[in-house]
Amino acid sequence: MSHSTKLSVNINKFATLRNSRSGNNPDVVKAAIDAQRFGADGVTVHPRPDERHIRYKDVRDIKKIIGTEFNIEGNCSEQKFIDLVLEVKPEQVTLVPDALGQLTSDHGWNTIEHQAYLTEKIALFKKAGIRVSIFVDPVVEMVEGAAKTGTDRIELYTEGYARRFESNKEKAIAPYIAAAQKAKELKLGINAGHDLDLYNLQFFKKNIPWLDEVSIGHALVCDALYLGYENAVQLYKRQLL
Ligand SMILES: CC(=O)[C@@H](O)[C@H](O)COP(=O)(O)O
Ligand SMILES: NCC(=O)COP(=O)(O)O
Repeated sequence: MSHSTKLSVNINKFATLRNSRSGNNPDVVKAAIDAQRFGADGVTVHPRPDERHIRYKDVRDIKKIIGTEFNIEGNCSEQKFIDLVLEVKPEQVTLVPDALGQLTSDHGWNTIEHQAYLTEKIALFKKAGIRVSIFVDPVVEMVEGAAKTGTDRIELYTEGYARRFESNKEKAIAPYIAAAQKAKELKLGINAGHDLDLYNLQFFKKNIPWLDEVSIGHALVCDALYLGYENAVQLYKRQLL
């Protein structure tokens, strides 16, 4: 039987649009309800310290309506973030090493240098019954380091793959296959995300069929504008069959 890969829709960009005016249009909670109604397996949010898109209140409001998997991403260096996650208790927290005010996520953890730090933070969340994933570059040594922190999963940072996909997809996917093989060998679950889209997703899944989950926001929301939200969610689901 083939391994099923979950699609978690990242709804940050709905919040970006809402925050460009006062008021509540588009409604971020409705975006979460609709993602699930249209077939997504989960919802991802990445509340940043400046709350420039997802606000802490959104996270609490989404928790009330979520019937699928809730994944909260963020940097555990902020006590405010840790407190929020422990209060909301999502199914999964994804730890991302972003600096304050960073435009978007652009690197994974150095799991060797920050091993003790990660081990301590991960234990906090696991004690509360929350599955933990950590954001890593597709580097075998970083996956080996991740396995020593007690994390349940890694999330492979896929911007590099997305960037190189068009010019040479075999070369683009190679480090991800090696990292994913190492993760499998070390019994870590595997998530992936950042700049995955309707063109590069199927090839990624085909080469790493044991992939557990992808979280996709930017491209899916752009596609929703062109193609409709329901259609976009279903087209992404189809790439993972
Ligand atoms: C960890 C990751 O790759 C995503 O969360 C991405 O950073 C989206 O965040 P923004 O929507 O703030 O760009
Ligand atoms: N973890 C990656 C994510 O949630 C969405 O990234 P993107 O599709 O907005 O680049």
